[in-house]
Amino acid sequence: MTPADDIISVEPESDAELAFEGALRPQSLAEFVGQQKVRGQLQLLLQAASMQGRTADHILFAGPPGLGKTTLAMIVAHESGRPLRMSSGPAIQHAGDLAAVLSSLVPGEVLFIDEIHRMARSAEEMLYLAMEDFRIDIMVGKGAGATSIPLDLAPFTLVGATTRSGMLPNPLRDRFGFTAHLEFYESSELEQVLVRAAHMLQLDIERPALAEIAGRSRGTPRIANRLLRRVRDYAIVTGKGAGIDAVNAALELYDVDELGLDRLDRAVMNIVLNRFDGGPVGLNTLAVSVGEEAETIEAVVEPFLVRIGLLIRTPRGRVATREAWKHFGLTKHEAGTHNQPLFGDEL
Ligand SMILES: Nc1ncnc2c1ncn2[C@@H]1O[C@H](COP(=O)(O)OP(=O)(O)OP(=O)(O)O)[C@@H](O)[C@H]1O
Repeated sequence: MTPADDIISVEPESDAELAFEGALRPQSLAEFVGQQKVRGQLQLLLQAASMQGRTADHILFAGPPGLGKTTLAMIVAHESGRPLRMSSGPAIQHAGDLAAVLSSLVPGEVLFIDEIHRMARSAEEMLYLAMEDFRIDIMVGKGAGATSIPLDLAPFTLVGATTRSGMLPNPLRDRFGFTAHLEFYESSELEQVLVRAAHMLQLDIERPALAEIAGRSRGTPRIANRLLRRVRDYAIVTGKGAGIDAVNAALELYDVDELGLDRLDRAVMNIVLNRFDGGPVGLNTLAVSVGEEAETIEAVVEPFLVRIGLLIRTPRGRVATREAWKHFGLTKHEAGTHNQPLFGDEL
């Protein structure tokens, strides 16, 4: 078993979770918790477009998974009273896939492309023209006889979401009128998200218990909601209610520590601290060592470890901070001495 097999993943884990997420999504900017700056910027952009009776500029949401990019895309459509079409980068593997979507948009429609950095290159090029001029060129035939037929599109607003904005080519990035970088949430904000979720789950849970869950949720609403459901399960099974003891016991069971680090976070830190004596360690070495994709380490694990001050990125690789040594109760080893692994011995 790799350490990644039983982590509390940051992606939706099941259809039931997807349905629950759907029910929990705030419908308006006013209901959306946190990201205050982005909310203000979006509000202005949407209001200006509505006052001028035009489609809003294209919008890019960038940031780690579970921070609300899809939710905000839905809010953009809802607040501007436009229909929403949802697609994703992996589903657009040929320019033809994109042409089919674009040519069927109704005027003013909001097109949401999740994981837009994973779209095929040929489709990206088609998208440049579509975003700028609401027009695409469709290639007909092959070789010397190939011709391109221009096709006018209905005006639309593209909303892209990406966990890796650095992977987007500049011409694509530049065509978004507004790019919002979503930040991890403060605990107090996650507590508000949890109050709403507990209400929807009809879960009678004490406020300090919610605060404890919020503090261990990696700054991420999706994780907060998921941990709440695990605490709910624990409360149901033990019949002892959902207090702070239930939170501590349930989260210990799921290997979520007091900083919110899960097994993959700890596996990464274990490699950096124990195997490389604090680093620097290259991303690919790190990924191979923990049996995960480099993309997952870079987009999901690292941003949080950097944000809480356990890891820094340097041109030579990832380096553990003094805080990291302290948190795990370790010391940089002298020649011939070794620290214990942070968990088990599967590494
Ligand atoms: N600001 C928020 N207020 C309340 N709930 C939120 C907020 N942001 C996210 N959520 C909830 O967290 C869950 C995940 O959000 P969402 O799917 O929008 O994240 P995402 O950034 O699109 O993730 P991914 O990159 O994996 O698609 C949803 O249930 C959503 O309702």
